[in-house]
Amino acid sequence: MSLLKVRNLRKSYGALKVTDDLDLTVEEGELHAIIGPNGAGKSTLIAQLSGQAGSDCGSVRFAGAEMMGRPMHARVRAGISRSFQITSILPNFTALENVATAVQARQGSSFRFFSPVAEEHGLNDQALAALDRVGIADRAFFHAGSLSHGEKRQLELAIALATRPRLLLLDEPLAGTSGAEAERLVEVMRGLKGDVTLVLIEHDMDAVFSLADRISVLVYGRIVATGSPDAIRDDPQVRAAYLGEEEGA
Ligand SMILES: Nc1ncnc2c1ncn2[C@@H]1O[C@H](COP(=O)(O)OP(=O)(O)OP(=O)(O)O)[C@@H](O)[C@H]1O
Repeated sequence: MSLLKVRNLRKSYGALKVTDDLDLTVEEGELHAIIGPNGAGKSTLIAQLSGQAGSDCGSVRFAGAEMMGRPMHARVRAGISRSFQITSILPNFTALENVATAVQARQGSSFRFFSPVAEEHGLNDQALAALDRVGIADRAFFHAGSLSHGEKRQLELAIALATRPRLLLLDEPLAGTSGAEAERLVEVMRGLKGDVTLVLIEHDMDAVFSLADRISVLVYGRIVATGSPDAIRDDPQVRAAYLGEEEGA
């Protein structure tokens, strides 16, 4: 079943059409990567899907329900979550507090039937489970500011996962990492596959081609090709528009 169906999505900044009649279908359970040259509109698309940025027109249907016009917190409740950049991590709070705070902020009043103590336990349990999921449960009581860059990236993932999304949008989760840190994050994402549907934007092509079930190529605000990693690698239009440019870089 298609979990996400985007049709004719548009967004302009002045005269610049950043998302231009974009169509995208994401199947339940898949890891769907979106690649494209710098400035193609990838981050803007993630912001539009999460509700962080508005759209001029089009349709975003998630699990059969129309998301257009719904704010970010309503989309989180519906099951769409996105990762946030390290800048949103609170350095003087522990990793656990960072995740618990994010859960509380995004779930809003959904804990209102619980007592404050039960609420705190519920939040902490949920936060610990998310930290465990990304492999940094042993850092739960460390200040977030003291974590390594890679661990901060894992913490971002935990924050996004803690709301138990059905669709997780990841915007460059490997940015600024290399070597063992990048490999660890790739394995964390591999471990999430199947449990949560993932839309991944990532410049690291080795990671994209090893992780993705399907890849869509975004050029000037439009999806020009969608297919398996092998099909995308062999697509002449894609090679010309994107991969060729990478190889030549
Ligand atoms: N808030 C904004 N106001 C005006 N223009 C913007 C804004 N945000 C993005 N843009 C422009 O929209 C275009 C697409 O930007 P976007 O960041 O979505 O691309 P991207 O594919 O994620 O790029 P990159 O791979 O370099 O991160 C760029 O030309 C960018 O300058």
